[in-house]
Amino acid sequence: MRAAEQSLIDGGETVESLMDCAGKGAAEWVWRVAGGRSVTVLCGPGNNGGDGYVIARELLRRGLPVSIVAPLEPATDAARAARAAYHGPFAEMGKGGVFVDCLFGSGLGRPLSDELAALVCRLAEDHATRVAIDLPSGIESDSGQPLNDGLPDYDLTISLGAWKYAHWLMPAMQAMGERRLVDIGIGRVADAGTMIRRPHLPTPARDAHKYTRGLLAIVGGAMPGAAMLACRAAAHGGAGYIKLFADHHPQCAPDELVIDTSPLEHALADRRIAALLVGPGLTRDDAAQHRLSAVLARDLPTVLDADALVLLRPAMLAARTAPLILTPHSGELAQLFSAFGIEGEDRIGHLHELARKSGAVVAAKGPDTLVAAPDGELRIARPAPSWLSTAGTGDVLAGLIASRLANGAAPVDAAAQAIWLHGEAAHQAGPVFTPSDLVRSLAGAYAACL
Ligand SMILES: NC(=O)C1=CN([C@@H]2O[C@H](COP(=O)(O)OP(=O)(O)OC[C@H]3O[C@@H](n4cnc5c(N)ncnc54)[C@H](O)[C@@H]3O)[C@@H](O)[C@H]2O)[C@H](O)CC1
Repeated sequence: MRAAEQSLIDGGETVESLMDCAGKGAAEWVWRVAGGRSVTVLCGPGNNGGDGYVIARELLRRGLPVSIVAPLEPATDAARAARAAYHGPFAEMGKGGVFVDCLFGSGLGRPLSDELAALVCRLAEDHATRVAIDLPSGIESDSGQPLNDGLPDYDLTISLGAWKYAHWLMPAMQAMGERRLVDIGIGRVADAGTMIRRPHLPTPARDAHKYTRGLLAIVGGAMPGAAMLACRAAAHGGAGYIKLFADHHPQCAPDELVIDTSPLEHALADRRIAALLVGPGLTRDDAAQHRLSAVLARDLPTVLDADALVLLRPAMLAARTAPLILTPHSGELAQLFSAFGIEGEDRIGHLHELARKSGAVVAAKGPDTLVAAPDGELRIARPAPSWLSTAGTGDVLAGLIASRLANGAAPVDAAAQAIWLHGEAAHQAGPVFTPSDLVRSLAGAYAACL
């Protein structure tokens, strides 16, 4: 982000002009939210505080009752200039309509002092609406971790120039309310993550057939229900042919599902298989270990989910060359970090390390889903409905990712496309859906991508 700002400054912009643009853009949002009510702006010492002076000046110019609380003197040239250009009232404390938090933004370097934390909390309590500029004060920009306990929740957070990781990571994300981005002319930030957007998914070609659209083999285990859910989801993910490799013919299989109960090595020898999925319902016994090893030895594009992630060890990947996708939830991710010797608290750094060490795309799923690729690419999902927090939705996602992979998508695209479809299907399924309801919504989600 700083490099992106610097490139604008090298191109003739000044910090002051960027701040002016950022502050005016943020003021437009505060103006709309205020609806004529009084506004209190809390200004800190850095450029986040500088934005606050610009916002206050702009709101004053538009006729709103504004006052500034400034517990610390400006410490940057741009913030000093912004303060000098503000000719409105200052106050020790504020009460009323809108609280605008410009105490600290991306430059936060340590926890707030007790006095500053108490001031932020008091101002948040004493105003009906709370708006954070760039980041809520006390939130660490890269990790999304609060550096203090008991920080307030906000109704709106206005990011300046570009999204920071904290805007899309838990726990920060849930305290930010609505999030909006103010454009100040910063383009794509090198080495930063990109947001997962609605994909464009192709309609099958006129001469398509089931094998050109991709044969996906899902390798089941001792618990048939999970693999069955993955199969049903995969059938809505674009692949042309879904097969289940199982020891027994399960009850209640959909008519269209082909089930191969021949010995696994024999089933896996089919040269038409485009991709494999193993993990849902696999369990963790010796038979499960054997099935996982047989799948990995086949060296085809593969998705590992659930128990396969718990059984995975780095040595099992040594001879592989084909694309691999891992889909851990937070518990499985912790086990993978341990298996791959990755220690510490830096979630994004460690995801990159896991992707690099395993050579796999890692789709780390949860309320803040991230996709990391071995080449360092990072994709960030917008939050999906929290109704997804129910058993079986992970099996649906695994089936979808594998289906996109079998259909020919590059691994990182397969993961991103499936994550978008999964979130969209959850929106369309409404509240309290079951995984089966979610599967039924997939056709509607897919239709939105044509
Ligand atoms: N994105 C853009 O292009 C623009 C963003 N702008 C805004 O600038 C801030 C970042 O500004 P910076 O001066 O680097 O950081 P802060 O304002 O967050 O404050 C840093 C300042 O505060 C001191 N400090 C840090 N933590 C603490 C603490 N816990 N207690 C006391 N003091 C602390 C630190 O030493 C510095 O002196 C960004 O978020 C945007 O809001 C600009 O408008 C330009 C365009």
